[in-house]
Amino acid sequence: MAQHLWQRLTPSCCQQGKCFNFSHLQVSKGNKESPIMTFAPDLTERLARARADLRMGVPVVVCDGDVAGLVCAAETLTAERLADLAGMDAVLAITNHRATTLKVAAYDGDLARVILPKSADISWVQAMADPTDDLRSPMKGPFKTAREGSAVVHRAGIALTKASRLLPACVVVALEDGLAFAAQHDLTRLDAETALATDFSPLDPVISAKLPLDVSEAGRLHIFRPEDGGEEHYAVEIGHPDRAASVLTRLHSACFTGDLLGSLKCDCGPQLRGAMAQMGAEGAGVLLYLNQEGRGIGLANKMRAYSLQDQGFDTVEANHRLGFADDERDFRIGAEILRKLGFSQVRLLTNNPAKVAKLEGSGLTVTQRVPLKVGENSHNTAYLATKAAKSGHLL
Ligand SMILES: Nc1nc2c(ncn2[C@@H]2O[C@H](COP(=O)(O)OP(=O)(O)OP(=O)(O)O)[C@@H](O)[C@H]2O)c(=O)[nH]1
Ligand SMILES: [Zn+2]
Repeated sequence: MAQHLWQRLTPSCCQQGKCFNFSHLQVSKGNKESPIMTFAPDLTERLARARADLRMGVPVVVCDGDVAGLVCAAETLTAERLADLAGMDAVLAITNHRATTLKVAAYDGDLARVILPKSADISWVQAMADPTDDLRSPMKGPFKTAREGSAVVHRAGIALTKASRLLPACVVVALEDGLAFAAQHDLTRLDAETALATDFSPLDPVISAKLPLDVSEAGRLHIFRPEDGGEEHYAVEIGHPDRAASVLTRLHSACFTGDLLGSLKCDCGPQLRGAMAQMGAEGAGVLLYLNQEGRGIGLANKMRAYSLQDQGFDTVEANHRLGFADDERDFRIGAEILRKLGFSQVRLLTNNPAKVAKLEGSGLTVTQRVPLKVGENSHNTAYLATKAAKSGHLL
């Protein structure tokens, strides 16, 4: 018997009226005459949509129980949209790292909610978020910060801006009815819990094909795609590694400037080529090319960090002045790809003990750390020394 369209498109849990899945909720609220179908985005899809909206400068509505806020990324907020917020109580949420630089008290621990002064215009918002001109024209306080009420929506806003690879700062305005506001202005709405979830998004293998390389003719490239709409990551398999043995492995974080342009500011390019050459010489290995540019802050923010380094700050100070932690990468991605490829033990090419610890924390066995010391030059000596002094890298 032909199924009614509602039945074909509605999860069976919802058809039975037993569904507690938020992503199916709209379906179960629909009725057979006017069903709202599963075409509606689920939580993960809403999250991806929120990231894309913020990158374009479109605000999103974030809800935490009865509390709701309109979240605008500071970096992409326009003067027109800021003008529309006039008369509403707006705060600028910044991370504790950025707050320290601006000498703002971070009463919420990991963040501060700076009350927008009446005179605040778009250049004030951008200068608070972006440290590029901190030295030339320091931001003048005193800054008033919010201490009462919940900071959950603000924390979620900062997490969203980071995930969007924008500066980690957002303007937030409290809303009485987040649902109605989102519907009225056609804005993406999501729960703070979803934005703050640290769950790992599953990665799906997309395709793999032979790729003869100069280091080994027996090369193969695998593409993995995260289900949360994030960036794809790649695995280069060299030779025919024995899945039962410990494989020579490199977790390489993308560095457009070093890997592609031959930048002398870091050691990434020589490390990439050195690791592949070693795998080719041994006849087997796996190089993961993880799209976590700039230790997870994205290329634009890395270049902001470079511009701060031009002003005399080191690589860690630059990240902090921007509002980021030293390292924003998630190494569970690497562990997951290795597992999907059938590897459980690795000999890891790295000088970074934190990488070893994080991989082991994700359930892989690191049987050996293999040092990878190549590419030091007069431009990156100080950078490598800072990583050794502040980030625990082994010289
Ligand atoms: N934010 C930021 N990222 C940088 C900077 N220089 C290089 N990177 C990024 O750092 C990542 C490479 O990290 P490294 O710390 O060199 O290496 P590691 O992967 O932690 O350790 P190794 O395995 O020993 O190489 C790449 O994503 C680069 O784009 C910088 O000054 N600031
Ligand atoms: Zn680099």
